[in-house]
Amino acid sequence: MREQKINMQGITKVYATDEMETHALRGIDLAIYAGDFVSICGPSGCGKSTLLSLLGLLDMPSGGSYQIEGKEVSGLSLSEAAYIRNEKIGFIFQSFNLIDELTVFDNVALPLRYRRQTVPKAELEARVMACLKTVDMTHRAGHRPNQLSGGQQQRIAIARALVGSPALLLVDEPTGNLDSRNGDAVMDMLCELNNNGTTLCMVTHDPRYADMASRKLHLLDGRILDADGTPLQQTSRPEPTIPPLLQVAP
Ligand SMILES: Nc1ncnc2c1ncn2[C@@H]1O[C@H](COP(=O)(O)OP(=O)(O)OP(=O)(O)O)[C@@H](O)[C@H]1O
Repeated sequence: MREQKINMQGITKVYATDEMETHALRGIDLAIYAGDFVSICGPSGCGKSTLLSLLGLLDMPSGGSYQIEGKEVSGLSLSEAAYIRNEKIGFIFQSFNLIDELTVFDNVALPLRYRRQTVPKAELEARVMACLKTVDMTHRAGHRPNQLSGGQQQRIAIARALVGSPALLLVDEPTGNLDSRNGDAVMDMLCELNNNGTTLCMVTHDPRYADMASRKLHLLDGRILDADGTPLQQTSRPEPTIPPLLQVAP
């Protein structure tokens, strides 16, 4: 049986301000197994980024249970969440998020340098260079990100996401800043990583890229829809009768 990497049960997220509450996620049940490639799509405002930020422990849910490799992580302190995030999650963002002051090598090495347990220098170098080889960028190890094209920068970002051998790679609109040729190349690379066993969860607006995943999830109004377009699971909370964005806190 394949190892369960991620298990969310009844996950909710409410953003509250003085004036109103927004129910961004309304009871998400989601299991991701080793080797899965899950794509998440849906209209603007349906909760894709919120779900990705909860999966990546960048934010905490308002309710429900979230386990990474069997460990409950909802409700962790910020520092514990940061530690688990660095150990278990790799991120690939639309905007690459590389640091121009650092070389390509040092950008890729960052997740290992923030480990609680120091990674020995020789191991760190070997892992960084192996990841740069995976994305065919070893010859650029000494360059700065701003000396590279967008497609090359995204390949460096992929290497950085891989270097910590994460349980899950979270990918947010990976081709959003790329032309179609570089976008296709990045997607081919992600598919190849998945074929080699990497577990991926990707948000995309592009139906062509969403179709490359082995499982496609559609979000609408904070819920996962099934293939017929109906909500996949029921939450214990009754349906709100007014649109979520108009709900006003008491
Ligand atoms: N920090 C926040 N404070 C208040 N409301 C928020 C916050 N972040 C998101 N929201 C609201 O939560 C809902 C879901 O937003 P989210 O960004 O997850 O949607 P999305 O599907 O990623 O949208 P897009 O495709 O436009 O990026 C939206 O109604 C949004 O306005």
